[in-house]
Amino acid sequence: MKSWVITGGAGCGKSTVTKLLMQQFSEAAVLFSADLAVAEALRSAATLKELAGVFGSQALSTSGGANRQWLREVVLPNSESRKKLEAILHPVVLEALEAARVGAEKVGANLFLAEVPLHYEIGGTVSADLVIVVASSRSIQVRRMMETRGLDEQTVHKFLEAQWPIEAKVERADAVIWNDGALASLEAQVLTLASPLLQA
Ligand SMILES: CC(C)(COP(=O)(O)OP(=O)(O)OC[C@H]1O[C@@H](n2cnc3c(N)ncnc32)[C@H](O)[C@@H]1O)[C@@H](O)C(=O)NCCC(=O)NCCS
Ligand SMILES: Nc1ncnc2c1ncn2[C@@H]1O[C@H](COP(=O)(O)OP(=O)(O)OP(=O)(O)O)[C@@H](O)[C@H]1O
Repeated sequence: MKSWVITGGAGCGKSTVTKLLMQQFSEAAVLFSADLAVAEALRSAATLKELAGVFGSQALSTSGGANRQWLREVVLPNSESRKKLEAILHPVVLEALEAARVGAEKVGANLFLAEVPLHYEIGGTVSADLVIVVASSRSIQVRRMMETRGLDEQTVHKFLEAQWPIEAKVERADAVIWNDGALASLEAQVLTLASPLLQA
């Protein structure tokens, strides 16, 4: 079984590439999403307790879940607080990833596809046969994030400042998908990347 990591910048098209790859491989691939693992962690009693212990009750919403807006607006822009949040979330996400990889092996998958947006920021510790960076120019990143997430420009820049510059990710990538163009160009690049493994 091959393990591929999909990473890149916010709004660059990681989820779109992941979806296209899953369409190509269909049942032969097993998908893991770090964003979904974070969402799941933020619903678990153990993580919520840790969050409240570190940040106080403001980290929780009135309904008892995580207060994502507060985390995004207050914790994310402050590198010290962000590190504390990451120290809670990253071990949970990495454990879930390794469990999913074992599950994929067990069902005889040909490909384990892990979408890990912050692969490099968290130290590149997820082992992979191929790390694919999905990249686009900053202006396009900002536009896509504003359009699809309904965020204002200032919030988008806060997200982007919490991430490595896309150039640093491109430098370290095993493969790069440049996604500034039309969807047809993205699809063609994905097919080129997937073909050797599809034919193996
Ligand atoms: C505070 C949180 C929960 C608020 O989430 P929110 O709903 O606003 O954003 P969402 O999770 O949808 O992320 C939107 C995009 O922003 C970027 N982003 C999100 N979190 C971070 C972060 N901590 N650092 C840098 N970029 C981030 C990513 O590209 C992501 O795809 C979120 O910002 C966060 O810290 N998530 C944890 C990210 C993480 O640790 N992932 C595991 C390793 S990949
Ligand atoms: N080549 C493209 N042409 C037009 N729209 C695109 C293209 N690539 C991606 N998009 C759109 O841009 C938005 C962001 O793409 P996507 O969700 O795949 O990015 P992402 O890197 O996963 O983002 P995030 O980090 O915010 O989760 C989506 O609405 C997607 O449909």
